[in-house]
Amino acid sequence: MLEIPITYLKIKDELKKKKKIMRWSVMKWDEIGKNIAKEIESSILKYFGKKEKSYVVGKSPSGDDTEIFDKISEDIALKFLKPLNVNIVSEEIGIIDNGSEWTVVIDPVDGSFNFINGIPFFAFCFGVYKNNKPYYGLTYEFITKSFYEAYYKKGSYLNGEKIKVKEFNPNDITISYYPNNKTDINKLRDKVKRVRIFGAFGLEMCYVAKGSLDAVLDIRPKVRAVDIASSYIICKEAGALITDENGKELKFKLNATDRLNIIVANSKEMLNMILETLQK
Ligand SMILES: Nc1ncnc2c1ncn2[C@@H]1O[C@H](CO)[C@@H](O)[C@H]1OP(=O)(O)O
Ligand SMILES: [Mg+2]
Ligand SMILES: [Mg+2]
Repeated sequence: MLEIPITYLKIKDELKKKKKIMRWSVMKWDEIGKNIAKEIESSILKYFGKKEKSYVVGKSPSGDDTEIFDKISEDIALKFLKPLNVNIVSEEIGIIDNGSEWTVVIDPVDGSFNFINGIPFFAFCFGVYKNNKPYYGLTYEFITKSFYEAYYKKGSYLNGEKIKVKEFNPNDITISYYPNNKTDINKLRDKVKRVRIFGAFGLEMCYVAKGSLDAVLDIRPKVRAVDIASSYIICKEAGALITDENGKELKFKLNATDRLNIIVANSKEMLNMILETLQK
C-alpha cells in the first residue's frame, strides 16, 4: 500500500504554537480521511436537526445552497488537504487544481437536507483518485459511526469487516430510486418487494455495497462526482455494477458540477430489470 508524506497537522499546530519548525510525518489516505471525518463529526453534530441554528452562507458551483455546517465541514477537510498540494474537488468550493497526480473528491456532508431536518442519514464522502483512477474511497456514516472504505483492488470494508453486495433474489428486492418526471417508476415499483429512499445518495450506494439494498439509481439527474466518488470505489470493490441510464459502464469527470445519471446494482439481473423499466 502506497504511503504519501504529509504534514501531520496536529503535530504541526502544536509546534507552531511553540514557534518550532514543522516536522514531517507519514500518513496513509485512510488515516487522513478518518481524521477529517472525526473532526467534522465533533464540529457539526451540534447542528443536527437544529434548523434554527443553521443559515445559508453561499451557493455551490453546481447552484445548490451552502449551509454553515457544509462550510464548516469543508473548511476542516481543506485544512487537512491544502498542505498536501493535491488537487481537491469539493462540493462547496469546486476545484482546486494543483497539477498533482492525486485528486481528492469530497462531499463534506452528503444528505444536507436530512442532517438539518433531524433525519439520521447523512455522511462524509472522501474519494482519492490517482491520475484520475480510483485509489481509495471512504464514506463515513456519522450517526452509526460506520466507516465504509475500500482501496482499489483490495476489497470493501465496513469498520474493518469485509462487505459485499447481496445475491440477487427476484422475490426479495429492495431498492432506492430518484426518477425524473418522464419515468414511469410504477413499472419498476411493481417488480420489487420494498422501496426505501433515504436522501443521501453516496451513503445509499454503501447500503448496496453491504447488501442492505439491491440497487439505487438517480436519473433526475442530480448527483455529481462529489456525491459518488468515494462510494463508487466502495461499491466496485463490493461487486456492484455501476452504469449510466443506458447500462453503459459509468464514466465521470472529477468535477463538482456535472450531474450524472447513475445506476448501482448488485447484479446483471437487477440492472437489466431497471433498464427494461426505463425503456419507453
Ligand atoms: N440539487 C439537488 N437537489 C437534491 N439533491 C441533490 C442535489 N444535488 C445533489 N443532491 C444529492 O442527491 C441526494 C438526495 O437528493 C443527496 O445525496 C444530495 O447530496 P447533498 O446532500 O450533498 O446535496
Ligand atoms: Mg451529496
Ligand atoms: Mg453535500
